Amino acid sequence: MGREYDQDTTVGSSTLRIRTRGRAVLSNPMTNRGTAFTLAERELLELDGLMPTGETNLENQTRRVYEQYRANKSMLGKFLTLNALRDRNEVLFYHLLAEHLEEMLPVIYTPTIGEAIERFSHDYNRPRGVFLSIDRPDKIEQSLLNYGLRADDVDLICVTDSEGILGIGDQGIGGIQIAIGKLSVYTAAAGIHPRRVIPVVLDVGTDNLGLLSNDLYLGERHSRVRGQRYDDFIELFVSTVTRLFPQALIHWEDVGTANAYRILDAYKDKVCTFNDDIQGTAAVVLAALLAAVDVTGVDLGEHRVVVFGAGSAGMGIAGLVRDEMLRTGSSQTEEEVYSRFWPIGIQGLYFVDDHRLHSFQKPWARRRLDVAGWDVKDPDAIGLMDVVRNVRPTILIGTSTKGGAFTREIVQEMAEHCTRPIIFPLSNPTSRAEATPADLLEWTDGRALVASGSPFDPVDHGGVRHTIAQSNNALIFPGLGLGVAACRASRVTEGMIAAAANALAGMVNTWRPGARLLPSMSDLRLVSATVAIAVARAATQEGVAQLPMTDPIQQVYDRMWQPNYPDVEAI
Ligand SMILES: NC(=O)c1ccc[n+]([C@@H]2O[C@H](COP(=O)([O-])OP(=O)(O)OC[C@H]3O[C@@H](n4cnc5c(N)ncnc54)[C@H](O)[C@@H]3O)[C@@H](O)[C@H]2O)c1
Ligand SMILES: O=C(O)C[C@H](O)C(=O)O
Ligand SMILES: [Mg+2]
Repeated sequence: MGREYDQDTTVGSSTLRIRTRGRAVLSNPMTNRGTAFTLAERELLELDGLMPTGETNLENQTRRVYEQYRANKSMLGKFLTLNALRDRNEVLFYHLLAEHLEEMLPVIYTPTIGEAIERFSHDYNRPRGVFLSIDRPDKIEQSLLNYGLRADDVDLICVTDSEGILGIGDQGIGGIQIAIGKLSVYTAAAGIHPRRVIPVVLDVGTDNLGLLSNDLYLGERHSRVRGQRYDDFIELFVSTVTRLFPQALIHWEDVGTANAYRILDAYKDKVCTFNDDIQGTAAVVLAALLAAVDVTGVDLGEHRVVVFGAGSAGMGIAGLVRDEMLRTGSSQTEEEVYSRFWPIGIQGLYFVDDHRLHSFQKPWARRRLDVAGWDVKDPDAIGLMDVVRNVRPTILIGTSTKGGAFTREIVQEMAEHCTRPIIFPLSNPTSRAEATPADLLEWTDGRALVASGSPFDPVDHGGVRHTIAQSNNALIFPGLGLGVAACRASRVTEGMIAAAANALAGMVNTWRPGARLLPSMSDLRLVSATVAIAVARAATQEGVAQLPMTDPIQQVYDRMWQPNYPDVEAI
């Protein structure tokens, strides 16, 4: 791969064969190792005199860059320092990250990534990834080829059209940062080789007037293109990617509600693809719910679920929970299971006669009959409080982007009729969380079972320390991608998603009061490997694995790239 060096990227560690000499070696982040080059290597690669004579090693370099990192006072400053490090020396960047994963995940990923996306056109420094414009569809193929990877060199393409970035909406060209951030997590968590991935932003314009009127904005300056032209662009992108990189998994991220399900439905049976917000989120949340339900001692099938913000993520969660209720529930019909869910959107509770609903939301909508006799403020917009008061839910999911929506009044109303209310404020970044875990525990006198989307500190209440699970799809997608790559799956099936959720659920232990409902982000490498093995096994069972998995544990492990300096050879 590459013209500057060769390396077999399909195995965890292999010799780096460097073709360049002198300063060119130092300016490529995959070949550069700075002062960790030995004196012999410096001579070989014509680096003598190009750096201080002292020789160091990866451990000491990591200490040095950690000091530099800590010198930043702001999260964004830390983000920019890490970005610059990655542009200099990719092994060192990932080694530092591996040593401080729990501390740095909130910097390279959620929530800081949200700020970096909003500031993209201001903080822009060096390009990374592929930028495709709807106004130049004829350039798709050449742009992807210009990235410099060959057909068999790509495991993953993370792509966004930036319409629904986290909970901060349309971010235009800045969305490239979420694709970069997710791919960094794939590498840090699952050892996907950093040179086997391509971040892509589909620039279809933006409806964000703040961006359109900003002189520094770097994307196309027109409103979002929709309809047939958008669909044709997506089709051209998918067909080009699958032709150029037949082994690549296409990961869709933060596509707007109107398109996320449509794209997934159009391609999931044709190519190897998944939508992280719909499927990755559903898997992680199901795992957290199973742990919470276990604590309540009430079977999952007996719970009543309110989904506040029933869009891509919310409906994805409902779908997987429904499947689990049907799979494990005693004798409930599909209709009975559906009747346990109460979806709410910006317009209030969903009703079948609401023309604003997308087709994926319609099966979940309620009949007017279901609310007959309810005492509500406005029958045309039945809000969360109305639903909580009348339904007495046991599970409350927040995927609404509305920070603070779970008020004390609502939470206490729920807690009045439920011993251990399960409440998951999942919206990101932190400012969009429907409630803070500290408030939820205080308002329920420590009874709430809480998981959040962004990271939160532990909460001490009534002598119990509650560690808060970060129910973020980062616990699923890296393992999913690794599992797909290890067995070279041709599709991502529902069975593979369910296997990922179950593997994660199997890693949770809630015997201690206040225990977190999911593994810690500091265990992300172990989690990802475990998820990957389960996914590869499920792919094999379902007949979509293209490589025989004779020893899944070893095969997955061998595939994981390690952030260490490989042997070098000058060629
Ligand atoms: N924790 C995770 O892993 C995870 C994963 C995916 C999404 N999310 C978060 O969930 C949120 C939604 O993401 P999405 O991709 O589903 O977006 P989306 O746009 O598809 O869905 C948002 C839904 O919320 C509803 N909504 C918006 N404002 C509302 C309001 N004021 N009151 C009630 N409902 C409202 C909308 O009607 C829509 O149905 C985001 O904040 C995102 O960060 C978290
Ligand atoms: O990106 C995240 O942190 C999770 C999720 O994909 C989201 O959109 O919020
Ligand atoms: Mg997302």
